Amino acid sequence: MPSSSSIVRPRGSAMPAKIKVANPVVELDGDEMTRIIWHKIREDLILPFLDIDLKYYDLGMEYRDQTDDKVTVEAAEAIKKYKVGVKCATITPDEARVKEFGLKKMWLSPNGTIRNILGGTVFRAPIVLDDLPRPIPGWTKPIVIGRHAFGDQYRCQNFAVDKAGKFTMKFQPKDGSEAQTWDIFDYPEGGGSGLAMYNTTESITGFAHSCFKMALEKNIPLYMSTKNTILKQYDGNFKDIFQALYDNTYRQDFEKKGLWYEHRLIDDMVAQMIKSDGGYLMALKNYDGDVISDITAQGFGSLGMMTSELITPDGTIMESEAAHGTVTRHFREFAAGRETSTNSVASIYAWTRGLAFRGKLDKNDDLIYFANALEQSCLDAISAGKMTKDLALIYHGKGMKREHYVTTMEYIDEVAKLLKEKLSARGIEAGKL
Ligand SMILES: NC(=O)C1=CN([C@@H]2O[C@H](COP(=O)(O)OP(=O)(O)OC[C@H]3O[C@@H](n4cnc5c(N)ncnc54)[C@H](OP(=O)(O)O)[C@@H]3O)[C@@H](O)[C@H]2O)C=CC1
Ligand SMILES: O=C(O)CCC(=O)C(=O)O
Ligand SMILES: [Mn+2]
Repeated sequence: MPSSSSIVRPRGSAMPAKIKVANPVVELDGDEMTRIIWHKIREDLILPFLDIDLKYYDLGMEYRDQTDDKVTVEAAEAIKKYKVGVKCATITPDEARVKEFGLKKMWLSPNGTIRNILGGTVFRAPIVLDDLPRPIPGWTKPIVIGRHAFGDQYRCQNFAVDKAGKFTMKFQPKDGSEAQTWDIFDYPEGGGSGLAMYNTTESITGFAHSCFKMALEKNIPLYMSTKNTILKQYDGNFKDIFQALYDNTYRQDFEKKGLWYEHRLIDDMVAQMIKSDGGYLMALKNYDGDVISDITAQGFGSLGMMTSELITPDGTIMESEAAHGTVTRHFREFAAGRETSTNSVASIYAWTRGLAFRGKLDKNDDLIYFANALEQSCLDAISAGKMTKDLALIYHGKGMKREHYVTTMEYIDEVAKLLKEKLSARGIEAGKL
C-alpha cells in the first residue's frame, strides 16, 4: 500500500480509488492518427486512475484556424503558468494542407511557436528494449539528443521572388550607433529564394547550461556539433559559448566523473555516431536536432519509440511530446475504415514524462509510481509479444506475418490490462469518485 496520502478514497469506503494530482497539467490536443491515439490514452490509461485537472487546449488544425492560431499561444502561456504540458503531435500546414482544410492562411508550426515562447532544450532519447534487435546493432547504449528549441529555421523569415533584384540584410543597433548592412545576393531574372534567421546569446547559453547539466546527471560525455567551418559567425557563436562555459564552469565536474566535452563538426559527428556503441549526449542546433533525432529513433527501432521533453534552462518548466508527427499515412487508412497498427508508445510516454515531472514538482510519489508503472506496462506488452507492426518488422523482417502484430487499439488495451494489474498490486484501482 502506498505510504503517501495522494490516493483519494471514496467517502465511507475503504477502497482506494484514484491518485490525486494536486496541481493542473496542460493538455494540448493534436491531429490525425496521433489525435485518435491521444484520446484513447487519456480515456483508458490516464483518467480512470488519476484525479487530475487537465487544462485542455485544442491544437487540432481546425481550431487553430478558427482562433487565428491564438490557441497555440494561449497553450504555451498556460504551460508557463502551470509548469507542465503534454502535447499531441500537430499538423504544420503546407500548401496542400491549406487546400485540404480550407485554411485562412499557412499557419506557422505550433511547435515552433510554443518552443520560442518557452525557450529551452528538447531532450530526445530512444525508448530502449533490451530484447528488441536494433537496425543499427552496434548501438548498445542510448544516444540522447539535446536539441536547441529556440530560433533558427523554425523562426526565420524566408521568401521566394520571381524577378531580378537585390537581397540585403541590416542590423540596426538600439544604442544609436551606426547600422550594419550586408549585401547578400543579386538575383538574376527569374529570382529565387532567400532566408534570414537568428538566435540569441542568452538562449544559446541556456541551451549549453541545460546540456552540460543533463550530461552530468546522466553520467555521459557531451558532444556539441555544428558546421562552424562554413557558418563561421553563426555556428561559431554556438561553439564558442559552449567551450567558454565548459572551461569556466563545468570542466572540473566533468573530469571528476571521467567525462568530457568536445565540439565536433557535424558531418564527422554523424559518421562517428553510426560507428559508435552509443552512451553520450549530442547537443545540436534546432534543425540538426530535428533530423538527427529521427535518424536516432529509427536506428534504435522505430520513430514510435522516442521521448521528447522540452526543459527550460532553469529546469522548472517542461513540455512533453512524442518526437514523431501525426502519422498521416496511417490516419488515411484509419479514416478509410481499414486496419491500422500505429505505435502509441511515444505518445503514452508524452503523458508519463509530463506526469512524472508534475509528481517531482509536487512531491507526489504515487503519481511518479503511476508514470513508471505505465511505462513498464508498455515495455512488458512488447516483451510478451503484443506489439505494433513497426516493431514486429524489426523482429521478423521479410518473414513477418499478420499474427506477429496487433492493431493500434489492441496494443493500448493490452497496456491498460497490464497497468491495472500493476496498480492494483499497490492498492490503486480504476474507480470513480
Ligand atoms: N511534433 C510534431 O507535432 C510533429 C508534427 N509533424 C507533422 O506531422 C504530419 C505528418 O508528418 P510525416 O512526415 O508523415 O511524419 P510522421 O513522423 O508523422 O510519420 C512518418 C512515417 O514514420 C513512421 N511513423 C511515425 N510515427 C510512427 C508511429 N508512432 N508508429 C508507427 N510508425 C510511425 C510511419 O512510417 P510508415 O508509413 O512506413 O508506416 C510514418 O508514415 C505533418 O503534417 C507534419 O507537419 C511532423 C513531425 C513532428
Ligand atoms: O513543428 C513541425 O512542423 C515539425 C516538428 C518536428 O519535426 C519535431 O519536433 O521533430
Ligand atoms: Mn521532427
